[in-house]
Amino acid sequence: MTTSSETSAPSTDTLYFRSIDFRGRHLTLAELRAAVPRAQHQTMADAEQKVLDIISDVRSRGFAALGELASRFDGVEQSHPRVPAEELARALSELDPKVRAALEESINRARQFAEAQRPANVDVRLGDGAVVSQNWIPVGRVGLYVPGGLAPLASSVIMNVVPAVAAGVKSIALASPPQKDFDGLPHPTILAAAKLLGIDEVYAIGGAQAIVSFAYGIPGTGDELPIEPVDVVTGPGNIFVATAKRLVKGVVGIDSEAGTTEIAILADSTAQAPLVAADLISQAEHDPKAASVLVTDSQELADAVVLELARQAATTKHSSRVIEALSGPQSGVVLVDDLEQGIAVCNAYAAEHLEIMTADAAAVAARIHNAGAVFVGDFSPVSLGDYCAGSNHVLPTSGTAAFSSGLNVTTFLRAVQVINYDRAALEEVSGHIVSLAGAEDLPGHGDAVRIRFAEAP
Ligand SMILES: NC(=O)c1ccc[n+]([C@@H]2O[C@H](COP(=O)([O-])OP(=O)(O)OC[C@H]3O[C@@H](n4cnc5c(N)ncnc54)[C@H](O)[C@@H]3O)[C@@H](O)[C@H]2O)c1
Ligand SMILES: N[C@H](CO)Cc1c[nH]c[nH+]1
Ligand SMILES: [Zn+2]
Repeated sequence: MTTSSETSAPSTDTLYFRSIDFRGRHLTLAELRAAVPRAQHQTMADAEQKVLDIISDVRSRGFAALGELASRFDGVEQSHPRVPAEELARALSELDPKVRAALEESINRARQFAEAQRPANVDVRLGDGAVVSQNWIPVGRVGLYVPGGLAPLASSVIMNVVPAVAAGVKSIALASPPQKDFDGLPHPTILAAAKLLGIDEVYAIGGAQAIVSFAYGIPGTGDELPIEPVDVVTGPGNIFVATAKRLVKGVVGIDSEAGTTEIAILADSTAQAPLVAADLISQAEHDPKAASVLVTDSQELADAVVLELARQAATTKHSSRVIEALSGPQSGVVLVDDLEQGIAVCNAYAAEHLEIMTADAAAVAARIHNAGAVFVGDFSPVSLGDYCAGSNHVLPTSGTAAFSSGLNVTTFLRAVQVINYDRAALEEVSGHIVSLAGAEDLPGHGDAVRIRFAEAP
């Protein structure tokens, strides 16, 4: 292998899986965060400028802008993005029975896990006549994004829709990029999955423009029905989708920045290089900007994985995309002194997916506190979680797993607190309220309590 070339198309000759050596170095958390492989800032700044332009264009020109963006980015001439009901029905009726069976199994597992996540309401009696409650209430309307640029991610329909339904959301809209090869509609397997789950409001809109359409709504024009704004936008996507979600957060709720895929694998000398390489490639396959990172204390394993990557990358279907992803600055092997340092690196990196392939993998996994999802041992690869584990594959990226969660039922719920005190219960704490209001120089707060107990004039 040689250093990646900028001019020729990626081949295994150009595969360069960089090596970052942390051995013998005692790095602080900030130093670790700065040193782990990451996408370059310039790429993110460029995407942000492009997305800001798309937001402003879609907000000012509505459907006209959507039509132009579909033409520019998806190569499709579109009159209106709403997918007709008969196309949804047709996609399901023409779905390959094997794919249907797989979708049904995935739905079945995802539903069981999602329904078990519903948090219970609580009522707490803090004294006679003093009750506070916390009620979990679904948001009214959601917009779900399903990627369809490089690959039609029909499984992402399930990952979005199942928790929304389990949360009790009443109005669900879904968007996915228009496809040149399918008359400008989203990919038929995506349409079929939506129909299977009972979703009938589906739009052929891709990228940042889909996120903006959901966040702000698109006004109707003449006989074009509007797209109503939503309360929460969820779903995975490329750098443009993730950037758009970050920029509209505050106008709407989002799940997390579920952007370009990442996999980190923490492995020791007991790990099998062919499995490690296959899993790194499985996620590199998503995007030339995907991140595949191996963290290991075994130089021997690192060397074996590099050889395996070259061998497997040469024959995998999306070889060129995989080689570009493995050779990017966001990918590589991090060599550490021992598992202690490896765990610290993984917690600093906060990968979307973290696989543990070490002796006593469950004990090591228990020490991970920053990751979108953790995959334990040789028989829990990320591909399992992508399709059929029951867990959700829409997960935070770019280090945001340190403070945000993968898509789950609570993404679509709000905890509303209800306060219900009677006269005697309020009177019991009224002196404290007056004292605290005085301490904060907000006597009006105290008066609002006192007036309830004052003698009538
Ligand atoms: N984190 C997660 O949970 C998760 C899950 C699944 C997939 N993913 C990621 O989702 C992504 C899917 O990406 P994709 O591209 O295949 O599909 P996508 O649907 O996310 O993006 C396609 C859209 O991107 C827009 N686009 C393309 N080039 C553009 C440009 N130069 N400027 C502005 N907009 C542009 C177009 O509108 C196009 O319709 C991958 O990066 C994959 O790794 C992440
Ligand atoms: N690995 C992706 C999450 O980053 C999810 C996915 C969908 N289909 C295949 N994979
Ligand atoms: Zn995947």
